[in-house]
Order: sequence, then C-alpha cells, then structure tokens
Amino acid sequence: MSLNTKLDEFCRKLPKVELHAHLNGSISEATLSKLIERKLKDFPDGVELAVAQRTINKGQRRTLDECFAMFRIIHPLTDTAETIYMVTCDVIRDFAEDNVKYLELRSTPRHVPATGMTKETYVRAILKAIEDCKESMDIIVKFMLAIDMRNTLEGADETVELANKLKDCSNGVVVGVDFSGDPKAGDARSFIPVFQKAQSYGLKLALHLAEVPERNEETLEVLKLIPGRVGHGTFLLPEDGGNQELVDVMVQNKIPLELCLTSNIKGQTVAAYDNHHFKKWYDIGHPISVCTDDKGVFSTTLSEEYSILAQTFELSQEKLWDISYKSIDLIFADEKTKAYLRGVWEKERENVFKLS
Ligand SMILES: CNc1ncnc2c1ncn2[C@@H]1O[C@H](COP(=O)(O)O)[C@@H](O)[C@H]1O
Repeated sequence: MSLNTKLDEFCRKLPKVELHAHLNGSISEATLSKLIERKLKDFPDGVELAVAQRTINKGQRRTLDECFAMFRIIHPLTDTAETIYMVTCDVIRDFAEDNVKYLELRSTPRHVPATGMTKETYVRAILKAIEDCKESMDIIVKFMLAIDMRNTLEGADETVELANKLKDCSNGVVVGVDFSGDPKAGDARSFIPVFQKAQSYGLKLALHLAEVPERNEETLEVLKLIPGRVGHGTFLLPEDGGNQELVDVMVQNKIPLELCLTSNIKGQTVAAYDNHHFKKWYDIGHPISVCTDDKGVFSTTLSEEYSILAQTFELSQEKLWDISYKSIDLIFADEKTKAYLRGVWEKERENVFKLS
C-alpha cells in the first residue's frame, strides 16, 4: 500500500478506539528485542532465542499457521509476571502514541510453573500496568481475559471464574472474556456453558467466530448467545461461504464486528484488501470497528489500518472520522466512559480537520 503523507497524518491525528488487540501479538519489535536481550543475559547459550530474533521479520505474508508459530516464539519471552507488566506498559504506550484514546486489551492467562507465574499473577501484572499507566498516558484501557480454543472446558471455566473475581476488584477495568486461538484447533460449541456463565456474571463476550471457512453450524449455534462482539467474522456472508441465516442473526441483533484487515491479508484468510468483508458490512450500515489484532506480529498500527481502509475503499476523511466516532458505541465500558470519549472526539475534531 503506497504512502499518502496527508492521509497518513490525518489517520495518525484521528482519535481512535482499538477493540481487538492481543497483548502478546501487540508487542513491538523494540520491546521484543529488549526481551530477547534480557533472556540472552540470563541464558547466554540461548541459541534458540538468537534464531527467534532473526525469525521475527516484518512485512511479509504468512499463513495463519505461521502466525500461530510466532506466538510460540513470543510466549517463552513473556514467561514471568515482571515481563508481562513490562510489555503491557510498552504496548499501552505504543497505542497512546498512535492517538488511540480507548483500548481494550485481551490476553490469555498462562501458568508457568518454572517461573512461578500463575494465571492470577499474570492477570494482576496486566491490571497493575494498566493502573500505573493511567497517570502518565492519555488513554483509557480495559481488559478481557482470553480463553484459548485449545483450553479444556475446566481451564476455560477457571478463566471465567478468575475474570469474575478480578472484575469486582479492578475498578471497572476487567470488562469481559475473549475466545481466541488457532481457529482450526477447537470447536466453539463445546465452550457454550462457560460463555453462558460469563454472561451470567455480567462479563461481555468477544468471540472469534468464522475466522476460517466451513464453520457455519458451529458459528450459528454460538451466535445465538448474542455475544457482545464478533472477531473477524470473515466467512459469514453467503458469497464468502457463510449463509443468510448467519447474516440475519448478526443484523437482527446488531452484533458488532471487529475487523482486522492486515491480519486477514497476512494470515491469508482474505486474498486482497479490496476483497475484504469490511466493504459489505459497512455498506449495509452494520456496526463495525477497525482493529489491529496483533500489531507486533503483523507489523501495523491502527493509523495504518485506517489509511489502508481509506485508500482501498476510497473513503473520505469525514467517513474515517465517522467510523472512528461510531466505534465508541461498541466499547464494553459503561455509558459514562462513552459520553466522556464522545466529548474527547468533539474537542479534537477541529484540530484533526485543520490539517487537511
Ligand atoms: C491472527 N488471528 C488470531 N486468531 C485467533 N487468535 C489469535 C489471533 N491472533 C492472536 N490470537 C490469540 O492471542 C494469543 C496471543 O496473545 P496473548 O498471549 O493472549 O496475549 C495467541 O496465542 C492466540 O491465542
């Protein structure tokens, strides 16, 4: 995608909402290098890590399987509560510097017996980072605990219980539960009881659904829970291999879509930007939000995603503004936060358009 300086500058200045960001996929190259250096200091013979450093190259397309292999490289680098705290602060700072005013981070709590990190200390480290960043950064951050599709039902239940426990002491920071992981690895239907339990606790659901083809029955059954938002939804439309029933449930219940263009292109579930399902959902006025997914792994920023959107679908700056402003309606935080954010957007409007 060619650079368009004026448009890029507009997209950078545009106040933005990021609703689909996996913590470990969002770690920048600079932060990853820091982590690798730390590891190599502790384990000077860390040949495997030195290889990993060269493997994390930017820019090229990868298959979805290769994307998931990236997480297997990153996870051993973030295996203590201390590194989780550090990367959370760095990721929040990156988003704040990109003029993201509201961020919902999500991450899969991990138990690493070798370092003593538990699922709870993992999440507490993230919550502490969010709290500590409040003072110095102009961004509101919320958090979702993620269930990996490869989890057992018991493991998923543990995550929901932890989310519920920490929701009550997080001052409104824990807002929900995400369902993600290698989409070829599991069946969302088996997790329906834990999704229902999360809903009964007042936790919102952000579920990866129809990220890969031929999942129509599974997707329909889970959509009937009316999740708060759907991640990707790449194969919902009849022309993409989905069907009208899926579209009807989405439309009738106004279930918002979190759309991650570069992620889908690089993971090769969408052939080209101009084929992206964004266009069809946008044209029917369905609630959508533009997201990065894994800004580190896919080497992107939210500003770049807006710029790509404008260039691909010939959207005016006014329309980009509208997409960003309407994303406020889709956040999982309370009405007071939405009202506050609308005020931020209105205050920034003149300044952002003055540039163009
Ligand atoms: C490319 N599209 C995607 N589809 C599904 N799940 C994804 C994903 N990208 C990331 N994740 C999920 O997020 C984890 C990394 O962040 P955390 O360790 O949780 O912070 C991955 O292991 C995967 O479970």
